Amino acid sequence: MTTLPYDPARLSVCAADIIANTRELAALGWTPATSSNFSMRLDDRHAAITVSGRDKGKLTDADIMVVDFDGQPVATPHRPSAETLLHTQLYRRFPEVGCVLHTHSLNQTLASRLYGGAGHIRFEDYELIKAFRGQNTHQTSMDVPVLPNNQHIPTLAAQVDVLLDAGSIWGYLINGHGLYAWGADMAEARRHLEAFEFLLACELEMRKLHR
Ligand SMILES: CSCCC(=O)C(=O)COP(=O)(O)O
Ligand SMILES: [Zn+2]
Repeated sequence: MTTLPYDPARLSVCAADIIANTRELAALGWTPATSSNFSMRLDDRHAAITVSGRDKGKLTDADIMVVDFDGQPVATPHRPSAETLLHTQLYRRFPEVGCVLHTHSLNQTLASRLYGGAGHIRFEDYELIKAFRGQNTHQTSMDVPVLPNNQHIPTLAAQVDVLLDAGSIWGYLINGHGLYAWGADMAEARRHLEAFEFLLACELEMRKLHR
């Protein structure tokens, strides 16, 4: 009998959580055309992550696999998300990060294009800023970084590392691509993702109204 280097019971729990949440996000139209990827920390060396190219609205246990924090598949013939390194870099750096969610909603994609030149979007004077962990005091603004898109994920990951060095963030946009958001667990990552989505929608509407 082969011994797995991770806890299969924990994998089952995480897979169920990823599948249920991803189905809801797909129903909102945030994962079009097999885009988006999702992961959860299993332990201090492994994460459960979506298999590359799968329809995120129809995931089953067979669409969730294990990678180590170098992004390498563990005990599986499957190919992990093309963007695995953007997940594992967060688990490697921050022991408190337990879940990473990446979506391609219309608002996220449009906002990334409109603010890609500026390199960030500022959320100012929104009560919903308090949805982000650590920002429930008197803070009235926050900046969401917008990175240039890059097909070479190690290069993108290096740029994200620079952002992470610069200060505490709970997500970033990639120009013409989508949003990464994370948190201590699925519930917190989901809250952050929904707050980003709502605030981006507000900014897009405000631009229309002010035109
Ligand atoms: C068809 S979407 C292009 C790739 C992408 O941006 C994405 O989020 C999905 O990639 P994955 O390999 O995780 O399926
Ligand atoms: Zn993507």
